[in-house]
Amino acid sequence: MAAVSNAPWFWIVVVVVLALVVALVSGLIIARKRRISLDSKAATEVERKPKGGGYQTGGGIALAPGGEAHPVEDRPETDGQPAVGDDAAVPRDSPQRTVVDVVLPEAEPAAPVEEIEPATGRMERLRGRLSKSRSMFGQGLLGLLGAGDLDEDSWQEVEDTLLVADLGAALTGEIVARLRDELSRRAVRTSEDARAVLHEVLTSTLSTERDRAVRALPHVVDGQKQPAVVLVAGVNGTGKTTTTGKLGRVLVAQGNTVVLGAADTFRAAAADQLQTWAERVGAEVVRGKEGADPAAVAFDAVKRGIDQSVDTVLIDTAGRLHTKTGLMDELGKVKRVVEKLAKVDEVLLVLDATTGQNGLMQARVFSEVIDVTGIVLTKLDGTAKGGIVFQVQRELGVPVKLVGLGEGPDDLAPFEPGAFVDALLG
Ligand SMILES: Nc1nc2c(ncn2[C@@H]2O[C@H](COP(=O)(O)OP(=O)(O)OP(=O)(O)O)[C@@H](O)[C@H]2O)c(=O)[nH]1
Repeated sequence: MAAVSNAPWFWIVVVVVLALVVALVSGLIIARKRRISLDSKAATEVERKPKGGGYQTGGGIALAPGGEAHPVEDRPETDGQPAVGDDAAVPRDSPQRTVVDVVLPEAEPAAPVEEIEPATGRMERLRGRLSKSRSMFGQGLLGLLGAGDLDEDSWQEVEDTLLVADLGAALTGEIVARLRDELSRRAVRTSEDARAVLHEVLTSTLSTERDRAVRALPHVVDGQKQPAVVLVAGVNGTGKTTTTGKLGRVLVAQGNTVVLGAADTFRAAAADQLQTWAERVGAEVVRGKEGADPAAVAFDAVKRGIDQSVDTVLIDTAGRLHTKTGLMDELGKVKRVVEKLAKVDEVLLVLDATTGQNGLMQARVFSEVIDVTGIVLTKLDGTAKGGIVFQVQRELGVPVKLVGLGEGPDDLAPFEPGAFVDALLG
């Protein structure tokens, strides 16, 4: 043993073994120290996590809910952003969001307070309201004409029927002559053919070159929007206020803004009535004190309409008797005063169809004072004398533009000769 320990290679082996042991022990100590520092860093990160969880993708731990993963294309939205229940992070393969200009919607006109029936097709919808007139034209007249060859007595009956229906002597004579001519020329034998001839003759009698459109839409004057101004005139109780309200509804339903002028200061209730109509569709009313100058109220209404840049100003005037000359003058004054601000685009004369020939007399007087541009024939639902339409138009040379077919808010229809005659004949 002494000999081995004295050998130099022995001490070399001892030194190498000791060096290896020292290296191994110090390596182990350093490795342990590193592991502890990594763990403590992870602990610090956990503490920084928000309270609700919220794992970071960089955290290296992916938590997935049980069940199937949500593929991107399953989401309701397509921009790759997370939906409720998705992973908080956007999947790498989802399409990139781009910058998008968002156009804010324009402010829309105030929605009508009530639902309003569309104006188109109202004549068809309301044709049943002409049932009284239909019994006269459809049954009476067609019954006679469809019976084949007519003798003189039968032609006399045709004439009488037209007169009773308020077509007046001149128009009745004209229509009977045309019917006689057409029926024999076309050798009409069946009731269907007779109906077709009657339809044609009546419709062409109602035709006019003049436009039936109500001029109630705004226009531009000197580069500025100008509201249309509509005057509604007529004798007491014909239905002026009601017609003004109904027309306001039609305009609002078509997206127009409307000011109603209560220039009927004669009857206090008329302004209240108009206010109720306006409130129902969200329109504005301009009214004066009871007994105020109607021209001043009409002026204020038009001024308000211009200032607020509305589309239409409808002015309800007082129901005045044509025998009172002063009151008729007043109507002329209303128009003149309003025209200091804006042109009056439409003067609607409201006539009550049930008053027959009296309505015609009123129409004549009104048209002498004021330039009537359109007729509104109301209460056609309550009369068998629908023939007044023919006469009024012929007498005045002014087109019937609207017809009132009931007391309901949407019972005002545009006048269309073909549809009207169709409803009359049933
Ligand atoms: N059946 C029916 N009634 C109507 C029609 N139009 C209006 N009326 C009714 O007729 C009556 C008179 O209507 P108003 O609008 O007040 O008449 P007005 O011409 O303004 O009357 P004043 O303000 O007195 O001049 C009311 O009861 C209306 O409901 C219609 O087409 N058919």
